[in-house]
Amino acid sequence: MPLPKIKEVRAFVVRGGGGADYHDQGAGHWIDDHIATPMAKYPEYRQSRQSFGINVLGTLVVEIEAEDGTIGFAVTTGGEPACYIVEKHLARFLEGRDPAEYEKIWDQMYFSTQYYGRKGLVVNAISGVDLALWDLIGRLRQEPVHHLLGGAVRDELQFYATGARPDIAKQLGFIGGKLPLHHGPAEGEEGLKKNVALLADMRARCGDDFWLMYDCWMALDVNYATRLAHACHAHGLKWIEEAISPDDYWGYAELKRNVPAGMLVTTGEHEATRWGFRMLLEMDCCDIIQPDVGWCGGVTELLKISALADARGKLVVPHGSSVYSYHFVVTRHNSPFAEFLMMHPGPTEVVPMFAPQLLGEPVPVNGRIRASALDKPGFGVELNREIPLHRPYTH
Ligand SMILES: C[C@H](O)[C@H](O)CC(=O)C(=O)O
Ligand SMILES: [Mg+2]
Repeated sequence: MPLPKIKEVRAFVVRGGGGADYHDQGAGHWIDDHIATPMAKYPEYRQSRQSFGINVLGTLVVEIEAEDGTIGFAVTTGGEPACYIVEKHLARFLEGRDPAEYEKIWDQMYFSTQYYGRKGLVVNAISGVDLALWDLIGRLRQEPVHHLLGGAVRDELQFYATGARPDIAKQLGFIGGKLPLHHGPAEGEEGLKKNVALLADMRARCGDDFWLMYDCWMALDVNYATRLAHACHAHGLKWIEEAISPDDYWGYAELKRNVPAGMLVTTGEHEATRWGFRMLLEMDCCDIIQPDVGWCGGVTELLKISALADARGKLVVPHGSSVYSYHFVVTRHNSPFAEFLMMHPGPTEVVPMFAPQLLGEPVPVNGRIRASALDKPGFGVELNREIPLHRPYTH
């Protein structure tokens, strides 16, 4: 049964905090409190990621309307520049087409932009369109996206929490806590000792059986990361995440050889497409890949990335992206748990990850979400139309 054709693609920017642009938070939020970054070698950019422009783009909302008036939508990052790409370039590959042609549409979006795209902003924009297309297909077929991906392989999702308080995450029922690393190489041996001391403190608060991880947000070099990994081994660090530049595949391969036996190396949230992940996998850069479904090329591309990982016995644990990753994770055997990014400033409470943009977003209770909570058409969430949606370009 053919689906109604696509009538119009629209792209909006949302400014002013929260949601997909999760780094755009007010003062005092844990996510912007002296976190190690590649810019921390400059003292003036060390305390706040917003100081070097982490929140400069804003959120991208893509809407795709079918001829029968059904609207699919998705939220990711990319803001106004991504709106331009969606409206002026990508929309032509959707309008007038059958929404079920997502493979051909993805291929045309990717290869038509390849001369200026391949990663980063352009693939953010492609991901936003792809997710809105899957949402539209689900709404038109009255099926949740996870059905379209093959159906749930387990009854519930279980989560680890990312935030500054793994001890509270444990009380809230999560299976683990991922801390942001605070000090990078520019803060020397003293900074390294502080990093280890924080982990030791959290280990003492959480007990031995709780997973603890460090997210290094691309801030380190191989030598520092190796020394950090060995120093943290005594405190049961489960994995070291995104320790070095995402371009340094050779460095990741070396780090993976260097870390203590049993410690995992993870990365990939700033990687994109099957070709980028093929490099990580074939060069044996890591144990777990962490694509962000809103940045890596969308669900269409994540399926290919995941198959590559599966064939090599690697896990895929997407970077926290709310319902956009939940519908995928629940359908894959090699995605046994998911990330929940704690967006409460403390973070002492579970709050929706993509607030205020999404309505009806499921959140973990006792560190879990039942698969049945995802049983609504599309991605099962609504766009909050109370927030200011600005459409800077049309076509
Ligand atoms: C906490 C990290 O620095 C970053 O903000 C989020 C992230 O990389 C992750 O959730 O993973
Ligand atoms: Mg990370």
